[in-house]
Amino acid sequence: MSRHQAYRNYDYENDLDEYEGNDGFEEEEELSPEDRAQMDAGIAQVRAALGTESSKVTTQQIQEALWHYYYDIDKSVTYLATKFIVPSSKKKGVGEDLADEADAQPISFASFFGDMPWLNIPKYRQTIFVEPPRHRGGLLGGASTPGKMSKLQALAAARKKKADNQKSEEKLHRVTQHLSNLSTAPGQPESVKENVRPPLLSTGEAVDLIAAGDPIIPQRATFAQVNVGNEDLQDQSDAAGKRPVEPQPAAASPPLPIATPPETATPSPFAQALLRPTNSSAAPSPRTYPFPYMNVASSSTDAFSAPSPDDVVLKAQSQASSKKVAAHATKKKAGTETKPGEAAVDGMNVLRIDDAPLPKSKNLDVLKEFEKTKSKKSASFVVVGHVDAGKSTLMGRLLLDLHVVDQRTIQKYRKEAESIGKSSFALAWVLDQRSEERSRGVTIDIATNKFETDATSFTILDAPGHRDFIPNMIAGASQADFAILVVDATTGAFEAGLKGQTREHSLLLRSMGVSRIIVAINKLDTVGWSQARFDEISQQVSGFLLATGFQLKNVSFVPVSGLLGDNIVKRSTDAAAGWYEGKTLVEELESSEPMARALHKPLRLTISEVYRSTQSPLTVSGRIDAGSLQAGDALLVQPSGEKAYVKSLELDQEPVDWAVAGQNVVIHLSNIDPIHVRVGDIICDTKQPIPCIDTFTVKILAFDILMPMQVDVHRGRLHAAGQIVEMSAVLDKVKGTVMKKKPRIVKPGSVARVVVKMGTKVPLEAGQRVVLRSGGETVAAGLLE
Ligand SMILES: Nc1nc2c(ncn2[C@@H]2O[C@H](COP(=O)(O)OP(=O)(O)OP(=O)(O)O)[C@@H](O)[C@H]2O)c(=O)[nH]1
Repeated sequence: MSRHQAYRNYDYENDLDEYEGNDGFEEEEELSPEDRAQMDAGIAQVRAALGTESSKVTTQQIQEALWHYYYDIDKSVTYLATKFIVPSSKKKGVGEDLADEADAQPISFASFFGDMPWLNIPKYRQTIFVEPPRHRGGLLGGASTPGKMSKLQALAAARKKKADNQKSEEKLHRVTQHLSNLSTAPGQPESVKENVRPPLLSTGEAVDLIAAGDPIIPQRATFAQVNVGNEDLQDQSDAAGKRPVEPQPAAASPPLPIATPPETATPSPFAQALLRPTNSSAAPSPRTYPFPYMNVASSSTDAFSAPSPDDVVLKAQSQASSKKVAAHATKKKAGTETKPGEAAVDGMNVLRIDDAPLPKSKNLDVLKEFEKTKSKKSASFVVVGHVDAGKSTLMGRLLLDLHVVDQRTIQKYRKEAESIGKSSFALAWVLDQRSEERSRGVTIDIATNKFETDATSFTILDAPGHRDFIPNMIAGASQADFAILVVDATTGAFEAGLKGQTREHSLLLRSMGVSRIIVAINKLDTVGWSQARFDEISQQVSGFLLATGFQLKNVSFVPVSGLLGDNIVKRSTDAAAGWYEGKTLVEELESSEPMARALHKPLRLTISEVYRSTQSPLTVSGRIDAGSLQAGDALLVQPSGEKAYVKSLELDQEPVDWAVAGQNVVIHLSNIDPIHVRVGDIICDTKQPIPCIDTFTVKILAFDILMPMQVDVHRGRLHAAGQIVEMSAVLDKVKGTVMKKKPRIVKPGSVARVVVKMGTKVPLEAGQRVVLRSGGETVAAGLLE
């Protein structure tokens, strides 16, 4: 059982208050069935042993004694007899007695554990500690002092030392010989100097000298000399007889005769390729012996003499860039003087990804324009309910009957659905567009769809019912003016739903500020349009919604069948449904007033989609929560803090000049790198931007037990990890006054003020609604203060 489930099953109302006042509370441990049986048997035996005196002790005292003495009947009886039957002056618990006993006597290890059976070991069975053998020579490692060596080891070590000494002597001899060859005797003629063995060169030095056309290089820069630092390699070449070395003592070595060429190894083809003069006109070394393939015109070295295709592109790019910088600099020169440091900034500006000119603004008075338009009222509603309640089917039917989708499309979906054996999903597929949703038969993202009635333009937000997708549902609810709660009337399904997402969704709706709710009691065809079932469900849901904080005047019930289309757009023609004379679902929607728009507040838009469109490499969409905007406006994207411009706008796939709060708008952005824009970010006013914060105080309604704990914070599409770091107060649900300061826990159903700290800074401000989740469960929701 998870911690959450355990808490859910706990009787908070009865026990929690006691808990809060009891500092020494310890979680009660449940006895296992085996312990319980042993305990019961032990109690009976103790009582039998105490005989008539057993009435002087309670069952609990016996239990404690048994528990303490590991069901040892004798010890328990002795303890109970001395403790309760011949009582001491002060009543104490089992633990206290033992503690006192321990205090009274000096503690000896044997006496302290004296009553423990595992210390009463007969002598003959006690373990004798045998010291482990110590291995000589320290081969098994770890000894701080080396062990004594065997004769064989000493002999091997002496031989190794001798061999090492011999080797190092030889090495020293060779080095001395080389050094003697390098020394130039003072007063020696220049010609002699030129012909003595030249100093050893590093590869870099050799290459530099070759490039400089040093005449001595053909003799000096041989492969063997360049690599002379590698003694082993030299040894190898010696061994191969390429360059015989006559051992000559340094002091006695006579200078080489002038005519004698220096001893140099033949340059290998690799060395020739590597050290070949870059100046092709330079005379080839007289001591190089070209291999046949070195003379081929199209040799590998020539392949790089011309620029590669990449070089060509890079060169062109750098030329274009330098031209741009030059042009910019000239422009700048013509204007004002450049201040120090500005050059670097200018350079950076030139490197901007989007160099498009800033879009022009018509400088409209958007709110006046909005007042002038006699446009239809627009409203968004979210469709929520338990998984498989029939939400998508209901909306598919609504769109079909309103002719937003045609019969042919539905026929196509029906065929496709039949081909995978899920024919009943055809209507749902109008909304569930993703292939994963289709194959699994569940809604994953918020499907949005539009339709219009005579008076209103509606946006449907079809939220997923599955509990794994609650964050998407929160995102949907945060954009909605009102909600349709779909309830499955099928026997058993309604009851399951009420315990499941019907309950959680309703709580979330209320927490996200949705106050108007239409309950569609669906699948009534499966219960023969039973009015009794409709009334029963209406009653239960009313009670539940009332308790959740909805006002019943804002709640209405419609009996429907999404599959057959009864009471959705058209009134049911089924005689069995004749008892219902109320509004259809569409009529209920039309009579619902959208929430008041925050038109005069600074712009706030939560990005729900980011994509590349034909109009712009960066297009975003979302609902304007507050304020207004128009083409050409500068905007700020939070949390990146990057500025962007509105290139153009779209409403319902039509280009428009402006948009206001409550509308779902598509914005084509310019002058911003797409890496700065993500789903869940906030687009806001540049002058009054939303702050990015990492700690906030929130007034929450607890759905589960709360304590300082890790939580996921959800606001619209944004969700980030955080932690409840402080529980400031429990508040009165109605008046909001402080009832208890600094509670250690908050009970489900309570309203409290808590402080949440986030891992990173996120765009949040007072008045926004957030949902706190933990371990996949919604634990609280509330309003930022
Ligand atoms: N008999 C009957 N079946 C229905 C009705 N409405 C939906 N169903 C069936 O119920 C099943 C689930 O329907 P969906 O529309 O996918 O349910 P949902 O609530 O959207 O499911 P999620 O998106 O997974 O939350 C499908 O097999 C539908 O055909 C109805 O009014 N009557």
